[in-house]
Amino acid sequence: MQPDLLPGHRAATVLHDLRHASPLVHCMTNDVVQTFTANVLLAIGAAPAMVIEPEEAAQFAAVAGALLINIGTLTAERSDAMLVAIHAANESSTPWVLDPVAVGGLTFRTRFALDVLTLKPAAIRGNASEILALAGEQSGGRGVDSTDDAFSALPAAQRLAQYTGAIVAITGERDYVTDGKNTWHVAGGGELMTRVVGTGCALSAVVAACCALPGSRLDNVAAACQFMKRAGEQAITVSHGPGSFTPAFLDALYALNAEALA
Ligand SMILES: Nc1ncnc2c1ncn2[C@@H]1O[C@H](COP(=O)(O)OP(=O)(O)OP(=O)(O)O)[C@@H](O)[C@H]1O
Ligand SMILES: Cc1ncsc1CCO
Ligand SMILES: [Mg+2]
Repeated sequence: MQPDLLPGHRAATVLHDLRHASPLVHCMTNDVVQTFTANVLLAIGAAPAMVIEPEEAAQFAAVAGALLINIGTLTAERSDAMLVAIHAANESSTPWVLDPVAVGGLTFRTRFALDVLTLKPAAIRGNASEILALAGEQSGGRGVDSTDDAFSALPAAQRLAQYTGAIVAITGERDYVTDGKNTWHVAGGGELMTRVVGTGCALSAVVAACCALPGSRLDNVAAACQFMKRAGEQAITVSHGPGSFTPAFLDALYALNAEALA
């Protein structure tokens, strides 16, 4: 049975809070998606900063509204900087979010992702193959893409949420967001969202922004998923392929309102 859909009015409240607070999001993310991620955060109304030098990362994680850790192009040096930033974030009660890009098949990043699971992430956002792998289940995955279905990964996500204390979001054709007990389902978007790089990575940054807000963290993370789904489907109606999708998507995030979320 499908979990309930997040009501549009809840997502609208979170969008209002997000634009009012405009949280500063400290992004430690991969090389492929830096500019797109910053633009997505700006378009929706948050404030990005990509700070990666270890000394500065610790300093900044303490003052940011939230920290994003995305392991898409992890290196030994970056993993050290990320660990320092996560510890600084935890000392300052800054929520931090994990995007476990391509975890499972590759040893170094998998070890890193499993290690940081014990450091109290506020949320984890990944595709189905990534969430299955992180929960220690058999998973597919082809590079950074999923070969598994999001709904079939929900039990693994629930266990992962219970083990880590994080809100876990699995994305795909439908998204599922769980705290281990209660689950929201988010529908919408379209296949074109997978034909440009970084929609998932940028969503994880929006999840981080929403973790900086007050209120139910489960609702806040599901709202972040809904923002991307709605903006994605609106952009698809006016675009002709991946090239025109990207600017239309940024415009749709900027124009997103309660009516569109209803
Ligand atoms: N088949 C689909 N139909 C509708 N929406 C989709 C589909 N696949 C993904 N999405 C949406 O695209 C966004 C990215 O999700 P996806 O699961 O592809 O992340 P990802 O694999 O981590 O992406 P990336 O690594 O490129 O950043 C989410 O908002 C998700 O809901
Ligand atoms: C394509 C790609 N390779 C490493 S990270 C990344 C961005 C999508 O996750
Ligand atoms: Mg990804």
